[in-house]
Amino acid sequence: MNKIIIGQHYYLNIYTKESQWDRPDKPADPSGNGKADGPEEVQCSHLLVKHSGSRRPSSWREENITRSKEEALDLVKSYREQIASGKATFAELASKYSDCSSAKRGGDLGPFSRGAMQKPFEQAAFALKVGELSSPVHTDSGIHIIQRTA
Ligand SMILES: N=C(N)NCCC[C@H](NC(=O)[C@@H]1CCC/C1=C\[C@H](COP(=O)(O)O)NC(=O)[C@@H](N)Cc1ccccc1)C(N)=O
Repeated sequence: MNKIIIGQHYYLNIYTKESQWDRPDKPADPSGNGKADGPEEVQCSHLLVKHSGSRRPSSWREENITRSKEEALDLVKSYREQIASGKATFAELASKYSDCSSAKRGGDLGPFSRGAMQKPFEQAAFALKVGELSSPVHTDSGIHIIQRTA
């Protein structure tokens, strides 16, 4: 399918939404996954532990967060261990300990595409398979564990 624009023909791949001037040399791939850069959108839950260096060292849990970055990392590692070993579920720990308002939803952030979250968070989230748990991820907000749910 092509459109006429300023007297020029160009070609639009209706699946990947990519356009090009040159006539395509093969039919478009209907699955639209001709792009190799992974999913357009993911859904994740996260557990955020803030520390004194966080951009906003305050949360629903604690008005003034003073723990050190090292203490925050130790906490995140212990939560990750409890989840990975099945001692607790992600939602149980996120709802109790996450310094993000998403704690009220068991850590669920809903679906998001690239460009919404801070880069380190986005990179980690889009690299996860569904169900997978991230290693500790550092952003300006603090230290996160991320679980991809969709
Ligand atoms: N769904 C979106 N697009 N909401 C905007 C995200 C903004 C984005 N946030 C982050 O990158 C980090 C990683 C995940 C949460 C988060 C930070 C903070 C906590 O850190 P703080 O800002 O105190 O430093 N929580 C949030 O933003 C919450 N609204 C996330 C949320 C809560 C409930 C339901 C949905 C989403 C950013 N570009 O700063």
